[in-house]
Amino acid sequence: MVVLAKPAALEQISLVRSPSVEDNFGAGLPVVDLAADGAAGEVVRACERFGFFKVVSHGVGEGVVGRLEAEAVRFFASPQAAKDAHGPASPFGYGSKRIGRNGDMGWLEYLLLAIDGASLSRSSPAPSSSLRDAANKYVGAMRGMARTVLEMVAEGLGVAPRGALADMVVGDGAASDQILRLNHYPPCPPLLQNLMPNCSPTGFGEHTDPQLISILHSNSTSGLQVALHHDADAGDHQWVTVPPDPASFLVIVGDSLQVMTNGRMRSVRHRVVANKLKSRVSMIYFGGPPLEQRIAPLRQLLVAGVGDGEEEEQSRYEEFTWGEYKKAAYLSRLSDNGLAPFHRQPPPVANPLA
Ligand SMILES: C=C1C[C@]23C[C@@]1(O)CC[C@H]2[C@@]12CC[C@H](O)[C@@](C)(C(=O)O1)[C@H]2[C@@H]3C(=O)O
Ligand SMILES: O=C(O)CCC(=O)C(=O)O
Ligand SMILES: [Fe+2]
Repeated sequence: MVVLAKPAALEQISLVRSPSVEDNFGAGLPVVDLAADGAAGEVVRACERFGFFKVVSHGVGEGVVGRLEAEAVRFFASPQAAKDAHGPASPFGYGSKRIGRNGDMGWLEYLLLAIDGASLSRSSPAPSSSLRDAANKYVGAMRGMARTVLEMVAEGLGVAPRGALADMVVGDGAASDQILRLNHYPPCPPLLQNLMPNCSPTGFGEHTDPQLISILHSNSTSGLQVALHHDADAGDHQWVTVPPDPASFLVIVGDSLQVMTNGRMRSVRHRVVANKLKSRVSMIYFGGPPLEQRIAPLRQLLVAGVGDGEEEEQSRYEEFTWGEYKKAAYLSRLSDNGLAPFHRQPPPVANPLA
């Protein structure tokens, strides 16, 4: 990616207000120590309240992360023509500025890699064998963390078997739909800083992730913001900056997990604002189920606590498969609410005067 873009390219990337210091998470950032007693309850609480949390004591070796990050940096620093040889992303491969196929633009370049089972898919080749090897080790670690977290979600919600959710994403037999994404956000261009000191270009526009969970790692450059809901029903939210911490990971609830928990867990809207001075490099594992997987609330959640003669909780969503949802999501703009067309209308309230 050429860092000094022509003004024509800049005009297409929306400008957002730089976050002020008060918009930073203080001690309120949800953090879960995966090795601690009671971690499952903490995971559920964080997913219900915030839709994301920071993971510490994750057991992923520094070397596994450092090696893939070094490969990503090496790839993004290679000549433009070498990178373009792996693009344009459709959806897999190298992409620059264009996100998806529906007109979304961001101040970033990226590499999207398909995962087949426990390693990168041979059908979307990595740029080099060293990057592929590093990515395969990283994917193994992310699959392990996805299993731990999804098992904790099931345990914390009282759903059995423990692997009900994890098996959809990292089960042995399932042809699940996993993706690895490497993102590079160059610093905000000096031209823009001079013209508009209070603005930063959007690195990655606001969106929710469509899968069950995403696991994000970044270097020490800030930029990620999440939407915190004060009154979710009123759509009232505030953007808050998540401080970067290369020693940890962030787990993000996706739309599919929101539906499977009948809205108890919420897919969190997030975005990236390009940093003024430093490059941000992030690596995200997206855990989705097989295409034919039915995405519907887990039955045990609908009947939990229902007494004799009482009606079970109704699904808040129309039924769909992951394949159907993914197709709809990929036809939509980044900021669209992918779940909106699938929300069930509440049953009409009987008119007592009729
Ligand atoms: C604009 C788009 C990019 C995206 C596909 C979509 O049409 C809407 C969802 C986007 C998203 C967000 C999370 C992940 O980064 C991603 C790979 C995914 O599964 O859904 C991207 C898609 C993409 O960049 O192709
Ligand atoms: O790069 C980041 O920090 C976040 C990117 C993201 O949200 C995504 O790729 O879906
Ligand atoms: Fe995302």
